[in-house]
Amino acid sequence: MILTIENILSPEELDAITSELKDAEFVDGKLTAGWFAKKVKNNTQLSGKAEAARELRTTIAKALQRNRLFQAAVKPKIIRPMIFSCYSSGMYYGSHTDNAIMGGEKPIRSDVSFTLFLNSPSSYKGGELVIDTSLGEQAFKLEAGSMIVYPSTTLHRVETVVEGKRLAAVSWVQSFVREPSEREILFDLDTAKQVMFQKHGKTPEFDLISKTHANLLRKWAEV
Ligand SMILES: O=C(O)CCC(=O)C(=O)O
Ligand SMILES: [Fe+2]
Repeated sequence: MILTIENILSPEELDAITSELKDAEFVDGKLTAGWFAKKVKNNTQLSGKAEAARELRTTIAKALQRNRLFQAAVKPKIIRPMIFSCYSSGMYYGSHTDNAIMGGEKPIRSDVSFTLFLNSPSSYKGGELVIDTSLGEQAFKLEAGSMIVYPSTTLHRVETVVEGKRLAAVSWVQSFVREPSEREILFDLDTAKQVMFQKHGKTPEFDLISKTHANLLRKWAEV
């Protein structure tokens, strides 16, 4: 399931993040790519050691924590520290899959990848995130503060930026539910459950859907 989520960040958070990134020092993105992805990765990113990176990661982690849609769709168990990337004119990230296992001391399995767009799509040309899906390629270029979440199993790329700068935060999640199809069933049930409650309150049917959702989660979750 590929999902876009709008307004992950408030305008104030977005302003704070972009003004922090304006003067930050970006390093070669190849430093954090797998050996095959290095060959096609041509971008820059904020050094993970930078003081700014720690603060910005905390702001975004809090925003993800409070976002109901993200929590319901992704069921995050562990989120890798975010990478803040900057693509200026001529930069791109060619077709690749993300490493299945990431992180040295505390490794995670990457189940879900996400990109949080940090600046306005009208301020740069190109820079679409293109994902290879069973329906063909799909391109995404979202508003600042909006996010796309997609299975880490996919081949994907970032198109060359031909003018302006593309700023984004990217990361990977180990989900409590490893299988994308199971995550989707749980997400659909959860969505139906919420709507039923809003429309009709706590009916016996709501209780049954709630029970089924909880029991499937119990069956499929790895804790
Ligand atoms: O910037 C993006 O939208 C995706 C970047 C990416 O694919 C990666 O860092 O592995
Ligand atoms: Fe990737």
